[in-house]
Amino acid sequence: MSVRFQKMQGLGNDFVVIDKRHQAFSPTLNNVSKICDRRLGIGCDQFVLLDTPSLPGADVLVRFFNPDGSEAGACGNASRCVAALLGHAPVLQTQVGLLPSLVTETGEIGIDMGAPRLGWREVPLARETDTLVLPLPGAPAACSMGNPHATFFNGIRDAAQFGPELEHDPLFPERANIGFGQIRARDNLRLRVWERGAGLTPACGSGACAAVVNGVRRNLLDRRCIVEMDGGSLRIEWREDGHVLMIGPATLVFEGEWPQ
Ligand SMILES: N[C@H](CCC[C@H](N)C(=O)O)C(=O)O
Repeated sequence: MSVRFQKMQGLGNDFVVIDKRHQAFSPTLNNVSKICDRRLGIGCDQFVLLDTPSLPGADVLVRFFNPDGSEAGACGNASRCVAALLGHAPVLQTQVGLLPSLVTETGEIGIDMGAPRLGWREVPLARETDTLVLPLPGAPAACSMGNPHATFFNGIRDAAQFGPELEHDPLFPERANIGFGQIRARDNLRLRVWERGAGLTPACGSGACAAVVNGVRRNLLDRRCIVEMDGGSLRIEWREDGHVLMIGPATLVFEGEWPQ
């Protein structure tokens, strides 16, 4: 018995979405990693499962899985894709709570990604640490957008070389997404992200949000910032109310049937 899926992408960060509200599907390490596999399966950076929400005000429950089967608490580009797929500016329920969405006049999708978590236990880190300057070479800053992010601000070239080791550094008990940023102006950041459980991706929405938060905290960036990644740019604003607004494109690539 097959299950229907949508293949979507946001700035080249791509996803397979299965809505289990209307069909039977249970995510396992085996089927998630197979679906994500670009040779043996459909191929994507993350698998996204839609389910019936439990919180009042939510239109859909959204869960994000990396190709290694690990579950992520946030996924910005995928959140925009789900909002675009459902239409009518839905409210997404994720591990971090309710994420309202919006559609701009130009048809881009905005997601209120909520407030970043700045404490060492919230990232999380393995021991009490100033999250503004981690005790690692290059002195990154760290925060959580519902998933752990460390951001360096000394160039993007090292992403593929140093990403794998940093992802698994003992300072990160749940591993971490590693952002490598180059400040172009106070409102413009060039960024590459080595994603936890997925590797180097063309763009990372939660990583862009985390990088702006960490850059503002370091007084390197303004609260409104364009984040330019290999796959394209996102508009990020860390609002005075504490929430981070992320705006960018989201595209349905194709639909299909996955033979379970
Ligand atoms: N591509 C996603 C990030 C996935 C994060 C995942 N790799 C994790 O384990 O946190 C984004 O656009 O935010």
